[in-house]
Amino acid sequence: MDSITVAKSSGVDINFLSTTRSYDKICVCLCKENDRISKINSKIPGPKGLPIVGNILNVRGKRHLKYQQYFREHGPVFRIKAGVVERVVLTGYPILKEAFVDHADIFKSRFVKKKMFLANLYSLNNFSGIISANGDYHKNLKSVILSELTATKIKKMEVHINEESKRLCELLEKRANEGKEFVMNKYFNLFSINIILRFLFGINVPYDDLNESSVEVIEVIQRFFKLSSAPLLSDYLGVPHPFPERPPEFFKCYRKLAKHITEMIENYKTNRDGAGDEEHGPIIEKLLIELEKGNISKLGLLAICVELLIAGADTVGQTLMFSTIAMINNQSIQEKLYQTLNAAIPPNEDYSYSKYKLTIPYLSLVVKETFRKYPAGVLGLPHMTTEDVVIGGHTIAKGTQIIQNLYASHRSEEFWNQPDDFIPERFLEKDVTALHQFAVGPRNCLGSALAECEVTSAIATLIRNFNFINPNPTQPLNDEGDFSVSMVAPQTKLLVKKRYNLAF
Ligand code: HEM
Repeated sequence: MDSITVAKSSGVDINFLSTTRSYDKICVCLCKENDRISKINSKIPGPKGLPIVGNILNVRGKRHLKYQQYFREHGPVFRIKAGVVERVVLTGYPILKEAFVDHADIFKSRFVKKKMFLANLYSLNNFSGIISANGDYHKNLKSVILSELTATKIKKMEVHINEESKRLCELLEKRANEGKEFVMNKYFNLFSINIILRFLFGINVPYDDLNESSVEVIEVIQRFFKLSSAPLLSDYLGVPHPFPERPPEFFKCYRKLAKHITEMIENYKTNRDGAGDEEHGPIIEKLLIELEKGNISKLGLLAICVELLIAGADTVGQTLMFSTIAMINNQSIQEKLYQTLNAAIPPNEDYSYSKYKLTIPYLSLVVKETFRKYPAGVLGLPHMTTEDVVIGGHTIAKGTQIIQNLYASHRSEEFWNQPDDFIPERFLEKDVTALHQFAVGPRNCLGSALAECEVTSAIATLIRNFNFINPNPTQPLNDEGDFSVSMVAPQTKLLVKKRYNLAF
């Protein structure tokens, strides 16, 4: 499929600036459409905004905390005017289920601003990535990628996930021997990047210590996420315009990532023997076959690989950092987990997710509580209604941007007792459907099974071998996340001590 067809199937008219007359027509058409959406949505409660910019100024900074406050003030369905973009935010499993499960067809599309000027990320990849696509193109791509992330495939890759966990332990052993405090965050990012690259390209990135190139990739991904979550220029300008939607740095970040990934694709192709191994090869093998069949373009191949790297790396890395902070601030839980793991796994055996995931209940409780308290994908990725629809008694217009307020769903008294405390045992009683860190509905996270395996394996291996300690025990570590596409854990200095018998 060529990129123009993909762009068009995603609702974008790429020739819209060709004549002044058609530009005028588009502006009139867009204004009419915006008026209709605003009129229908005007009955939905929400914070008052300023003319033109709407609520954009109110939600600067930690947007997830603002949305939690608005949920308290306005209820589970509230409206935000983000410039000219009509946004409706849904909070709590009951309302998310009503929308994303009971009306899945109306809510599953990604938000695409019609007729926007093609100078943002989606234009760089012509809507041919997995995250930005809609319709049949997305459906086919998703089934190709999901077939590579099944429980059976993940089980086969478990040995590599354990190897990465052990490499992380080797690094920590060095730090433990030095006896000095150090910042842990980037090590977790490197861990998750390495695993994604193994799944994608089957490559084994050197894990000696943080080198310049891996640090660059980590930093570029984080910066890219940060810039991605900033408001777009077209949020303010309701009509097509010739300005880039994002600052130049955004495009620079994408190009850097694209350069790394292009090199990896080319290396894989050079070393690919014959027709390739569709059954046992890494994800890139399946994608190259799709390229050969003409189902994706070259640009699409690159976009998909970049998106899998960014979607899979920072989310897992941040989750592990938050879980370590929680373990440090709750030493009794850390100790109980250590004792439980010790009792369940023989000293000379590695932790294995497929073997132990159902037999060490306390570990699953800790992992669930980590996902609850620190939902990395704080506000999910924007969706869009494709019909007018009534949710929670409110009519939401077709074309409205829909946000899943995952953070507030996980952190509000309306749904949880003592939501700001880390209490793994709560899941002995609580229905786990209340937990939706991977979002709700058919368009939810594509890497959830892999993420669960990575997070569980890393926590088990690290806690078996090390005690994580606060260098300044009088002051609990800060665990408040910063807003980005993936919630960012504070840069955290900590100490590690080796456990009596190292098991890696
Ligand atoms: C703790 C780890 C993770 C969390 C909390 C997380 C969370 C999320 C959330 C909230 C969404 C948005 C879903 C929606 O819009 O409805 C999402 C989408 C996505 N995630 Fe994850 N994710 C994690 C790990 C991963 C991993 C490891 C991968 C890669 C293999 C991945 C790949 C994706 C992709 C490709 C999408 C877009 C799916 C689509 O548009 O169809 N994620 N994730």
